[in-house]
Amino acid sequence: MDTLVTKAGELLNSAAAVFDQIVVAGSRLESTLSPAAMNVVKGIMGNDVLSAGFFLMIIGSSYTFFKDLIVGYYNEVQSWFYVSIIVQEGDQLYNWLSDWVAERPLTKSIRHLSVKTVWAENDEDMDYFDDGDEERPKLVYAPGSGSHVLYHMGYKISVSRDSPEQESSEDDDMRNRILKKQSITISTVGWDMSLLKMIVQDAMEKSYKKKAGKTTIYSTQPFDSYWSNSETRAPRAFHSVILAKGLKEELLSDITMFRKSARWYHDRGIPYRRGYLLHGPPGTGKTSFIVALAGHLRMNVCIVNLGISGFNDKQLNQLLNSAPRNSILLMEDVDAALIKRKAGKVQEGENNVTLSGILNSLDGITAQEGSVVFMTTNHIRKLAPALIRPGRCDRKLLFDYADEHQIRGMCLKFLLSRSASGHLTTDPLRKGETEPEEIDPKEQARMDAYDAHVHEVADQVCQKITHKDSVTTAQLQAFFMLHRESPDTIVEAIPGFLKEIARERAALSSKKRLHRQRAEKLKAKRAAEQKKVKEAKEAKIAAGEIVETSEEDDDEGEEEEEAKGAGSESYLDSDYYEESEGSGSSVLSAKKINGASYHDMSFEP
Ligand SMILES: Nc1ncnc2c1ncn2[C@@H]1O[C@H](COP(=O)(O)OP(=O)(O)OP(=O)(O)O)[C@@H](O)[C@H]1O
Repeated sequence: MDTLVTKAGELLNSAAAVFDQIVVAGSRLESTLSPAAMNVVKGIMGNDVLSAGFFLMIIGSSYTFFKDLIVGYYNEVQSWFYVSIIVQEGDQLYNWLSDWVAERPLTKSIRHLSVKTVWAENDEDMDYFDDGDEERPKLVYAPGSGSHVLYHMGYKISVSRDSPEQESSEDDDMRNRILKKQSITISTVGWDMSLLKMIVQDAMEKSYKKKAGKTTIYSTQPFDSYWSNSETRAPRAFHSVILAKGLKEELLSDITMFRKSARWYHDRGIPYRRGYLLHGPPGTGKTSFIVALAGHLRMNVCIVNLGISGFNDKQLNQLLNSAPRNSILLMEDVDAALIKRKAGKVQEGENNVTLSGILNSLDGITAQEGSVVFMTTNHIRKLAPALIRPGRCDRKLLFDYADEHQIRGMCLKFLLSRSASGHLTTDPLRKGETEPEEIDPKEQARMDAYDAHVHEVADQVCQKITHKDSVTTAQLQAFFMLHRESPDTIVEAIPGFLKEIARERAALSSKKRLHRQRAEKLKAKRAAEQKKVKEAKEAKIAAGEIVETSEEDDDEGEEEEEAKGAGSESYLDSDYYEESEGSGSSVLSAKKINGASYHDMSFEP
């Protein structure tokens, strides 16, 4: 009751203060306004309804004014008694600190939570769908937006997050909406920052511990110019990617050598970065290899998808320069964005990555010394020479259709029992990896006999499927997976498998041909229209109706590019099928390394 009376007293005092302010403001108004303006004010005051409205308006604005004043002073005074650290989204620390906060026990005072689903890490021995009951994700709760109180080592820590508001850019275009960055602030009472610094350090250490021995894959979202997503996963085993003989070892030693050559580059004044272009048909292991390589070298992968909407040159530049240390930068399907632009498929503001933007970004990677950039494409012929010139792209490697080494490797990978390692025992890169656990000798003997049989099957497979069949490792993966429980069915299933691939290829080729025909028709139609316009103009000039100008309105080059783009707009991935038709292999020139043939135009600095 006492408190109520006190509060009421405070309220009356405030009202009296506001009233005093109004009286003072009124007398000031009278002295400053001209007589005419004063007459208007008096007119309003003379009218009961208007004067009541005017009075309410003054009360309202005074209330807002005084409230802001009080809150401002309160915040100012309060800030003298606590210390805080603020972290903005976009910095890696934001995620680390968020995880740290999520791991604290939630106090009862926290009434607004955020929740996310987290799946248990893949355990390779786990049979997910074994006993019918579907596995469920874990629900992880964390304090939601707003301010919350947590306890750490007995100290009261206040955590506040601001929620993301969507802001419109100047032209108010929906496509140009930018997400306001979130921030997280931790604060505590006192003048000593050491507790907060300790928390930040702890958050970082915990994150590094979690990531140890794993591959973190960073990516981004439309409109973001920072690495907004990250996923940490068990590294893909390097031996699980099966490439043409010698190619994996060659690439690994190239990168390893590069990573040891910082001084060599500096001494010669060469920018310390290395670019690789992996090209070839879809499903030949380009991405898988890069992810496995990163795991093997204990590096992160930062994936830039140039084809996504809402991504422009500036963002690309910022992203490449802010990649977390020790990362492989991966620009996937590097041709796709540029092809879309040429085909006129991209609207202004939707996707503004330009060739010059990509070139500048690649040249301007300054923040990171020792950058390793990988680009992948299915269409090397469509890339601008400037993009793949040495210095930007130092090694260009063809990931071709499977050769004998890969066909055998894929077959053994899916069929061998785990007792015989389940992996290619000849793979030199497997040295030092964990050996399979000991098993019963009888069981071992049974599995050895089984594996000997699998090796025989692999020999037969290699006689029936050859490089000439233009089969990708992804297709082999699907085929062997289907038969992994019954190797005996494989050999007789091969003709059907090859028939299916040929049928698929023919369908894609004819679709592509159709697109090309359409593009040619379009080009011819435009040329005819242009010719008509030109003839009409010439006729008018001849008749003296208009004067000849030197203005160049001939857009032939552009038209041609557009037509080309239209031809490839569907991006059917069939170029390689067409190239290999008749020849049985890619038409791109091949070079022999370690007895294996793969295309490599290398540049050694
Ligand atoms: N050489 C390979 N060794 C092992 N697995 C492979 C290989 N090539 C493809 N695969 C398997 O096929 C699937 C697709 O492979 P991946 O995405 O790496 O191909 P890609 O060449 O990058 O294709 P795209 O050009 O379409 O991006 C993956 O599941 C991968 O495991």
